[in-house]
Amino acid sequence: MTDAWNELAEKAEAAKSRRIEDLFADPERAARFSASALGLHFDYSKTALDEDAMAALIELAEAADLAGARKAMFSGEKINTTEDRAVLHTALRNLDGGPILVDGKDVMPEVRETHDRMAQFAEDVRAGRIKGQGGAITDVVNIGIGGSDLGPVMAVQALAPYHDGPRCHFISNVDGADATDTLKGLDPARTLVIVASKTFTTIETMTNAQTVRRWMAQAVAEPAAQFAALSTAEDLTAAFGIAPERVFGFEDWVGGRYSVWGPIGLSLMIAIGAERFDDFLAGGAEMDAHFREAPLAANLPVLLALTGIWHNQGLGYATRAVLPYEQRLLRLPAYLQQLEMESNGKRVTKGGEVLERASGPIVWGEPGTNGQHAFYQLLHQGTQIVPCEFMVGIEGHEPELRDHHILLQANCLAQSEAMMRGRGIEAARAIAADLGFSGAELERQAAQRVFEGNRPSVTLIYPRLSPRVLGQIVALYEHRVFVEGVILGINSFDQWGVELGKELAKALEPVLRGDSDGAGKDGSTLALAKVLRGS
Ligand SMILES: O=P(O)(O)OC[C@H]1O[C@H](O)[C@H](O)[C@@H](O)[C@@H]1O
Repeated sequence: MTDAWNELAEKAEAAKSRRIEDLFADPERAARFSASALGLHFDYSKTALDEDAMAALIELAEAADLAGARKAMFSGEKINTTEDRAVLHTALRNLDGGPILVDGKDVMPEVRETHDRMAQFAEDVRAGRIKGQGGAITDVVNIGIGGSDLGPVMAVQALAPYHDGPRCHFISNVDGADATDTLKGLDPARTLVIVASKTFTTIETMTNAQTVRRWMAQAVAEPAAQFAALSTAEDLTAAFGIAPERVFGFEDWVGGRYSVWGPIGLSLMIAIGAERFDDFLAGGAEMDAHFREAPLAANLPVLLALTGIWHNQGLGYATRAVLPYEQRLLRLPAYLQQLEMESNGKRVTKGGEVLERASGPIVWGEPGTNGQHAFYQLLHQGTQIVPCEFMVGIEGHEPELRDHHILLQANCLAQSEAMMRGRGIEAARAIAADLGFSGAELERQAAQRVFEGNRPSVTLIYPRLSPRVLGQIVALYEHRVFVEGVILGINSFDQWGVELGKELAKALEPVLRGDSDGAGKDGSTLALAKVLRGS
């Protein structure tokens, strides 16, 4: 591995003196530095990568035995080594596939059985066969947080044009404002509440579930009868009073941030129907097959990962902006933040050695064109370089608003072009002169209008954002995170970094209530608690 990393460092050093724009002297560059599969097109030509650097990156993937790691994941080996668990979210979308063994047992019969039960339940709710105590269900409230919230929230919003079931709402934050604002205007007697929690112990979710049950109890005789639960902990769902036929279980080999494909996706299934949910799964399965079969140099998740490694570990760019030109992907950046940062934001390798290089970038973003009128200033002229990941659809869902879509696409392409080419001092001077400036003032005005350019970006183009296409895109990102994790030698499937804060919050509750003096706490924390207590 060390040799491969050294090789990459050399290539990155050489690239620093290169201008991306100049690489287009090769008329074949756009074709050579792009790949298409399943209707998706990924262009990474607006980066400083050349053939040598690509070869070094592929070598890195090979040195990390990516092919072996991939096989281990798909075949149910326990690659989440700290928790001794397999990693098989791919099984949830393997509905037409063969057996997958964990500890010698085929998990597929149970996956299919739960899927079919979910589908039946979802369709019964949609058709009004399963009712609330005041009539057919008009609203669904999903209570969950992290992976039990972000996937369904993101996907329900992304697929709004396909939404023909009851309205879906999401409560995640323990801030009582979330429950209060979400429940406002809902009729408890016609609302289905889904408590989504892999562990069924997460304090935010459990607190919100109790609150919503009290809200429900004021209006109906049997509040628990309008609850469903999605969890691996069926004993705890029973203790909460949810009938077993309303509980959709899954196994510990589905990580929270990878769980939208199974029971955690129930709200999405109710929103768009079981058939379209299956299209979403089919899209994910297609990407799985592509990831397993395509050669590394034409493999979309691998290419996405390698450009990520190039920018973060190779060139040292600390963050990456995800910029979907698709308003319905509003929550995709938040979803990817959990997927990528919780998976790969680690300090040690699987073997426990401290990482020698960055573990992954800070991922952030907003849809375009909105971001253009907010933070793109820094992307164009700020002193830090932020590699950007643009996404845009070939078609929207509003054929009658085709002009909007063309404007959207033009803006997307214009931004990556501007980032790469920039605007030199001569052009800036001409603008300043046109504005009537001269002499020293002209120079001062011109300097403000220079764009250095040479800022890298990649672009993902997809057909209309259907359930199938969304499934492909989400699975693409999942595998990208996997590949990056394998190259870094880390376990992408645990999340110990979230534990400490949870423990400390538990200990601080009595301090904030005034039941404990907080002995042993630091001075700042005690002083802040005192201010919050108002005493
Ligand atoms: O689904 P749950 O068990 O309630 O967990 C919800 C979330 O909380 C945890 O703190 C983890 O950081 C997340 O990975 C998880 O998705």
